[in-house]
Amino acid sequence: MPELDPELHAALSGFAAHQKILVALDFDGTMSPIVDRPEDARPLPESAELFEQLRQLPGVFAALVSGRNLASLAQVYPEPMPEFCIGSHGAERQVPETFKASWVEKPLSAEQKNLLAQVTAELAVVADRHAEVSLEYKPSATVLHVRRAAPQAGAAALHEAKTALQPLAGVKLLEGKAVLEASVHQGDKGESLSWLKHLLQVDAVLFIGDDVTDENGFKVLDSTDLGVKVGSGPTAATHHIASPQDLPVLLQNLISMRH
Ligand SMILES: O=P(O)(O)OC[C@H]1O[C@H](O[C@H]2O[C@H](CO)[C@@H](O)[C@H](O)[C@H]2O)[C@H](O)[C@@H](O)[C@@H]1O
Repeated sequence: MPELDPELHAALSGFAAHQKILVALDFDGTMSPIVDRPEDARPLPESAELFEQLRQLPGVFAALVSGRNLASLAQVYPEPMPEFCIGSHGAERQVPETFKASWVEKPLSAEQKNLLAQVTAELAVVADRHAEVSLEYKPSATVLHVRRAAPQAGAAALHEAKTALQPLAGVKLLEGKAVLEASVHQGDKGESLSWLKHLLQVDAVLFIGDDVTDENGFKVLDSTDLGVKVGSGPTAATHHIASPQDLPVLLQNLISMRH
């Protein structure tokens, strides 16, 4: 078995000793390496396979907790999808039939729809002004992508978008990796993780993520939980791995600790 960093190994083994656990993984930058075009992202096959093995073990729940909307997630994730999928940073939640009563998706109000249309119009103006700046549409948000733009153009587009959206009350801005997401939904990954933890009545949560928006998830974890950041940089997570390529080793270790 490939080795984990000893401190992470010890923390993982403490986590694995709990009876009922939730393993929640972010998608882009965690299961999938970051790529230029969101539609080209795919989870590393080994990570997807091990995640599936893990969720079949007794006492283990597995969830994807993603900023992507669920439809986009389904296009890039191989079957079977994990049973629990949080999409759009918490605005969408897919749970098995037995848990369906716990989540009633509220359609956007007329006011939210208008706001989203306004947001999209503002971001479209910005995207039109810069080469290789594009938009991604979600049910309750629009995202400005600048990864493929020249660095100066990307920075200018992000700045212009923030300035244009600032006056719009009720819009939540989420900055991620080469993206600015403007959402009319107020949830985030932290609230979604707490909701899942309560829903499943698990003893401990492992959350692994790479992006600024994953910090909301790390912040709600308590001392029985485990947060692992993928990559470097400031984080509320207590442990880290270097890249998505290191995720399979972690999952493999967790599986053998549960056997
Ligand atoms: O929470 P996640 O599952 O990590 O989703 C976060 C955002 O991921 C996607 O954008 C990021 O990945 C793209 C593909 O690697 C990359 O091109 C982009 O620059 C990254 O920011 C997705 O497109 C967003 O909607 C998600 O919110």
